[in-house]
Amino acid sequence: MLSEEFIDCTLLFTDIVTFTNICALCTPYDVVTLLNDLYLRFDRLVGLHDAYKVETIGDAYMIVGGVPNHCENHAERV
Ligand SMILES: Nc1nc2c(ncn2[C@@H]2O[C@H](COP(=O)(O)OP(=O)(O)OP(=O)(O)O)[C@@H](O)[C@H]2O)c(=O)[nH]1
Ligand SMILES: [Mg+2]
Repeated sequence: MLSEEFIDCTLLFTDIVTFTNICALCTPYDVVTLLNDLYLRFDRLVGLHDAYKVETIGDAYMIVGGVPNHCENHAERV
């Protein structure tokens, strides 16, 4: 992807409250299943609303609207 400046877009970072404590009570398999189930749902919604998934960082999921395709209703999409 070519680099480009976007001055009008919407960013969303999600966060699971007390993720560290939840992990301490679960097996590694449970943690992976939890994140996989949640992020698959987010992926589906991102596709449905034509937003753009940037990345997941531990318990955070980063979404942007209005990138890479400019649009007026990026906040609404996110
Ligand atoms: N793999 C990976 N995990 C990360 C990363 N950053 C955070 N985490 C995970 O996220 C946890 C910390 O998330 P936070 O949201 O800061 O803390 P929390 O325990 O969820 O507490 P609150 O969100 O403040 O309620 C860590 O225990 C890691 O498991 C990262 O860069 N890579
Ligand atoms: Mg958290």
